[in-house]
Amino acid sequence: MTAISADDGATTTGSGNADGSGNRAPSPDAVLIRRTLAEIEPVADDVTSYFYALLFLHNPELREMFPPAMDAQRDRLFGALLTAAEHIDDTVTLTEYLSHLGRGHRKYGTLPHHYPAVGEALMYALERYAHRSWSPEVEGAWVRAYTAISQTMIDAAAEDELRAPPWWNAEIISHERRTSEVAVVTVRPDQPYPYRAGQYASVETPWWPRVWRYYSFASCPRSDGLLSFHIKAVPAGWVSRSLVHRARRGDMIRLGPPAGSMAVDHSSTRGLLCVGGSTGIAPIKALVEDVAEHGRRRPVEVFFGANRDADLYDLDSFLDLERRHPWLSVRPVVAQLATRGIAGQLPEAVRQFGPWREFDGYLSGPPQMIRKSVDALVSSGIPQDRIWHDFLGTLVSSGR
Ligand SMILES: NC(=O)C1=CN([C@@H]2O[C@H](COP(=O)(O)OP(=O)(O)OC[C@H]3O[C@@H](n4cnc5c(N)ncnc54)[C@H](O)[C@@H]3O)[C@@H](O)[C@H]2O)C=CC1
Repeated sequence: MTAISADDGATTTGSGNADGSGNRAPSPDAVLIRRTLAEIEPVADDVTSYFYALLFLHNPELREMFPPAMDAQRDRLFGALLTAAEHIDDTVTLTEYLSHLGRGHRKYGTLPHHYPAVGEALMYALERYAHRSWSPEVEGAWVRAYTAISQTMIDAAAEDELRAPPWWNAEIISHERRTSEVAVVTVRPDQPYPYRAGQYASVETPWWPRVWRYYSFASCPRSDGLLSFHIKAVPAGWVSRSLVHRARRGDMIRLGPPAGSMAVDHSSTRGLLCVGGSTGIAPIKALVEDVAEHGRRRPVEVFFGANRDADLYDLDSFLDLERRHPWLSVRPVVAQLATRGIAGQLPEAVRQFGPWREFDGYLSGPPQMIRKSVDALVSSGIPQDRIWHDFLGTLVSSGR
């Protein structure tokens, strides 16, 4: 599995080379597409605005599928298309990414006949802003890429329609403030919601219609069907601030389909080295519960990082799990003025306790932490292809 880091559901799991293109020479179409991308890069904002202006001018009926205020959404669809085109040679990763994107678009009400309208606006925007490199050959490369991209999305949506609703309504049945900025929110979906520990879902609140943000499930699937999320109110995070400061028991939210391929490999006998920073600890908790419930017993080492002691908002429940499971070891790591656990940054702490040759790595947290932790794990003996992570924080549009 390789990493494409883009937007709406482009959340990436696994590892491998960074651009997913392998070491092969790029195809002629990929060369032309990348030339266009290089030309529009310095004026990316203008291209994006022009793309949406054209799209809505010619197809006003599409406007209501996007949030009332476009700031948060602006880059998403357009950014996803450009990312996909850039990786057009990497069929396996691209198909996975686009299938997810296509399934995720069901919740917006996207239908197959909307795709040509988007393609048209895309071509006009590229032609206008990449006029130096634009030619019939370049246009041909983009048409072929967009046709392949849209068909993969349409096929995935059609297949998904046979087995799952476009979204789930879910009632908040508990809202627990753990710190001034972090809440643990538990919801009951209106119909069964199948997912695996380590996955995540997009969430929409009633206060910001059509603005969706991703959160990991903080527990493995439960017999009562309830789902938990750990939410941190980030500055300018419309959805996260609403979920932490405004949401109450009884409020209804909507959930998109589960996504992500970070998962415990139950056939492996290796240990799990789990590194979670702040609310990135949520999927780690689900993975630990998964091992406890289903897996064969093997060492699980958890490093839970926070900036301050007070931010270790879920440490007690991890320590409780540690008391019940002899195979589990939990170490808090605190960056500033630590009075408990290990003082310092997560990647250094993990390195210090290595080597980790007999372990698989699971990472979750802010992007910088993940990048440095990948380096720490690799230098501690875990090969790249046994390191799993989701780049929830690096989606093109920031804020959650
Ligand atoms: N809520 C959820 O379900 C999930 C959230 N996440 C991500 O978790 C992140 C939580 O972020 P914040 O609370 O802002 O993190 P934070 O600023 O509180 O830091 C969390 C941990 O990462 C370490 N860290 C931060 N920057 C670092 C750097 N440059 N080098 C080394 N270590 C570093 C900190 O020392 C701390 O241990 C967000 O990026 C979010 O997208 C990831 C998965 C699930």
